[in-house]
Amino acid sequence: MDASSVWSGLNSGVVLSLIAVLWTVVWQNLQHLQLQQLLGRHLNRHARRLAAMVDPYLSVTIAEYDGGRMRRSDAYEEVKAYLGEACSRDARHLRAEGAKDAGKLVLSMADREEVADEFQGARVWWLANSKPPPRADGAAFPWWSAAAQDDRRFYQLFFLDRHRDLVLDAYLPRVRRMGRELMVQNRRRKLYTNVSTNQWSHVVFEHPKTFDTLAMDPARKKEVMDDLDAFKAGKEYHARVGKPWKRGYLLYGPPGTGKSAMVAAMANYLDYDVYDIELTSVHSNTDLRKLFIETKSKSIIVIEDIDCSLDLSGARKSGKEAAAAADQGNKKDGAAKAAAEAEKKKADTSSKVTLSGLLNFIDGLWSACGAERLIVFTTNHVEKLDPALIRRGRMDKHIEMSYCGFEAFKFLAKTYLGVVSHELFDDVRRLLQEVNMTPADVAENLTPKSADDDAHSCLAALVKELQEATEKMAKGGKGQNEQDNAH
Ligand SMILES: Nc1ncnc2c1ncn2[C@@H]1O[C@H](COP(=O)(O)OP(=O)(O)OP(=O)(O)O)[C@@H](O)[C@H]1O
Ligand SMILES: [Mg+2]
Repeated sequence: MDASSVWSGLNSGVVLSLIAVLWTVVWQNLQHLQLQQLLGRHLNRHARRLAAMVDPYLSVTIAEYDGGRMRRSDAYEEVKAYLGEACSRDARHLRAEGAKDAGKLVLSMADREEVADEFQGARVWWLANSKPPPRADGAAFPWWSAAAQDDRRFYQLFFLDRHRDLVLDAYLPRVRRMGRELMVQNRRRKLYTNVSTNQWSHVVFEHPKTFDTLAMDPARKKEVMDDLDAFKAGKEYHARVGKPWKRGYLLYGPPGTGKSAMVAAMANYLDYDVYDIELTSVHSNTDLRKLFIETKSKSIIVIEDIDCSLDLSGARKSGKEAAAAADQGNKKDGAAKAAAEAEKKKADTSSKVTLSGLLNFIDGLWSACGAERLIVFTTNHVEKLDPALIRRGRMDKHIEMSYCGFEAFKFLAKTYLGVVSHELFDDVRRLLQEVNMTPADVAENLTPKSADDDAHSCLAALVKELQEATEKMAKGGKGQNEQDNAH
């Protein structure tokens, strides 16, 4: 064997050894990895079993707000109502709120209270809790940050692993169902108004006006009531035709013809809450949207005197334009200057809610969150409104509230005086055809002012006032109501 063949034999031996070593390393690592995974899975299973032995409880958290701070969670409210009723006897610290039935209190668990409940032999525990909010500066929507300062409340339900199916499939749905029923029983209707630019505050809604005491043509009244009935029962219909479950009403007519009274009657008839938006204190479309999102279902959202709330009829003067007008005013005489300054000030401080913002609020994408809501606009001057705002589909039903006719008068006479016929009725009929008087003024005349007043004296007072108004008209003056309306 020559030297070169020895050398090549050695070389191939080294290469073979290297390959073997490499293969061993790779193989070991491969095994190591598989082993690791295998071991990991095995350990995990054991760890879970161990954890279940040490802590065999599962938990479900129900937070007060869905989707960040946007909407209160229905589930939270339902659980709150259920726990208040079902478990409040066991809790040591409770929160109390007023109920529909004056004198009764609705109880709920205070923070960090824990109560137990039983269901089909399974025992569960509820804990009420709250935690501080996360830092607001990371909020995706800046208008949530004010509300996000409050603590975030939540309920936690603990139960044994072996009761998982029973709790999730039967117990929790039952809790929600019972909670919903209790909420309906205890619900006190509320009248909300926006105290600041984007926050609601409420009082209990206790307006006595009902359709029984609202004077208007009986056929028209029935039409409105039928419309409301159809709306209330329209959940399936709206889902079927793919429309958000809401309806717009435009109530128009001179002052004192019962537009606000009609809103109260609607709320009492439907058993809905009322959100009265003061548009002039809403600073931006974003604030308007926030207010809107926070409204609950089964509610009437009202914007009164929409024509006065905003200049919605045409393009709004921008701050810049107003400032330019003021600058021009500076060069003019005193009065013009003052007027221009006033306009500039108004542009600076007034609401920046725009027509498009309002339209978006009525039927944009955001309008579909929540359900079963009526949106009502009232106005004395329907002709001043932008047609886009009141077209059908936005304001689905237009209701004219008009001066008192004879039918409405008869209704008021029955309500206020308890009379269905009287010798003065014919005079009233004739005079109401000649002169305009609002139901508010007729009602005022029919209200006894002293113990001596009876049906006859009240009707006589009404006839006298109607005659005076007719004479005034004959002399070329305007009736009181028409003057009001002209302003
Ligand atoms: N049709 C009516 N039936 C019974 N009461 C009425 C009617 N219209 C007005 N009234 C009574 O007159 C008063 C004023 O009515 P209301 O505030 O509803 O008028 P309005 O149309 O909203 O006026 P405005 O345009 O000034 O807001 C209320 O006390 C109301 O109860
Ligand atoms: Mg009104």
